[in-house]
Amino acid sequence: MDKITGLNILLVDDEPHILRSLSRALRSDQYHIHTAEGGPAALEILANESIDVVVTDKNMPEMTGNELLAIIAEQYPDTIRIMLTAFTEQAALIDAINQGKVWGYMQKPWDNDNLRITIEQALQTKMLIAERNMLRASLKRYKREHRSQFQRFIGGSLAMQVVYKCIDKAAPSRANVFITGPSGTGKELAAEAIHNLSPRHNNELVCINCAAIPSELMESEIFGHIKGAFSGATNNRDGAATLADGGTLFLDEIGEMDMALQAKILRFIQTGTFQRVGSGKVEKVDVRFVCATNRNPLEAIEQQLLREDLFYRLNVIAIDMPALSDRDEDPLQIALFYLNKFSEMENKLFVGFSKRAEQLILNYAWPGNVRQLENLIHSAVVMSDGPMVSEETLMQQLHLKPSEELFKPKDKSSANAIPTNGAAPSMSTATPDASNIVPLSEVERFAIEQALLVCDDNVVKAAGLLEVSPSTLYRKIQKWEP
Ligand SMILES: Nc1ncnc2c1ncn2[C@@H]1O[C@H](COP(=O)(O)OP(=O)(O)OP(=O)(O)O)[C@@H](O)[C@H]1O
Repeated sequence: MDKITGLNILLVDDEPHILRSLSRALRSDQYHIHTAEGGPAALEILANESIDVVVTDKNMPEMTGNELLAIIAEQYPDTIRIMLTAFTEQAALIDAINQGKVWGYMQKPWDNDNLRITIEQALQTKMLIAERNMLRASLKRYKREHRSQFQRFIGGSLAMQVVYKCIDKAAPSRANVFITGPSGTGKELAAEAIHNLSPRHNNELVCINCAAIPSELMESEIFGHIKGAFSGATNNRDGAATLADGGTLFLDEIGEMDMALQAKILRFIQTGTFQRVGSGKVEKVDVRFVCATNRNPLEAIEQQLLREDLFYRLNVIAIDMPALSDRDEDPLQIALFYLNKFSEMENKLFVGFSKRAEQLILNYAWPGNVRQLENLIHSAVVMSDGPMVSEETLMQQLHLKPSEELFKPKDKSSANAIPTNGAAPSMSTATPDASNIVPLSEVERFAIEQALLVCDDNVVKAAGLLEVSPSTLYRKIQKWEP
């Protein structure tokens, strides 16, 4: 362990020559030595200095060492207290130790090496106790911050903690958000959470699914039209841009939008202005944009499905939704949530899953992600009688052949448990630019939190994984304290 330096030691004795020789014995760069010729003088120093260790004689005329240490124990409980005693005073000393007033003692005449070792050990102990307390407080706070539900999301996995933090940070700002991730991972839910947590939440969140609307109708859907703009336009109609004024416009599957319309959207984002189909009038609105795609945006740009300039306009904050199979125990948590929901909806009684059904839910790859899991639980509730959902029901619904692999307990330290790509807040497929660079301190904290979780809060093991010493890890965690 490192040598402790810069510490204050207070020596108390009514005999000046003892104080002098104690001071000489302890003189080093490590300590600042203070001396007091009695209890009252010692208390005065304690009131003005932050003293780490007090070494006091036992028999002093104005105040005994026991009395002084009792006051120090009461007023400065973190100060290490050491008593100097004669060999004949053992009974009084044991009494003081039992009452918790002293950490250790030295017999007179003392041995200088022993004195230094006693003080060094006392200080090391004090440091360890302080570190342990700090660490406990940090872990408590860390667990408090760990959320198993967030807005309409269910799931406490590390991968989702990153998403929750990112949404927390993005929501209050005006910045556009680009959400990526496979189908059914909750991109729309993320858009909804961003809107709900934003100052715009009292206005509309308007969702447009660019894949679901024929391209010839899309412009009118977004910008609205005037009567007679095209055959069938029998009335003036507001588009999403007008409805989302003061709120949020969510463009889902942006990669499916016609390229010519993407150019108009880009102009709309840049200027906040647009024209309804068939109208020459320019209208201005205040809209925040959130977009999503389950394509890789860079590949979509290469395939000329997504305009590069539009992507960079929208990709101010990037959120990458993890596949369900990358979310530790979330599949089971989500399955239980939907089991409750659909039991109630279908008026049936289900209390849970068989052990093997639970294992199956945790092991299955979920290519359709949360949507697939949600649908599976709904059909399981409809098709079976309860009160437990069996593995056979799930296998049947999933068209799976029996395989023992599906029922094996999952290894907690598997790649699924920790995203090994160093994923930290807003680290994603997004092309790096200044806005999605994460401060180094956050990346470091994220890595530490992952390691602690994987190691069940065992700091020594976590330090091993992180390839730092446990004391380095303790120090870093302490720094998180406000
Ligand atoms: N973490 C979650 N907890 C509970 N339900 C979730 C979660 N994530 C998604 N869902 C549910 O899964 C379904 C699919 O979610 P959503 O539509 O947001 O996914 P998506 O990524 O936008 O899908 P797509 O790419 O196909 O549009 C919805 O019913 C949603 O409520």
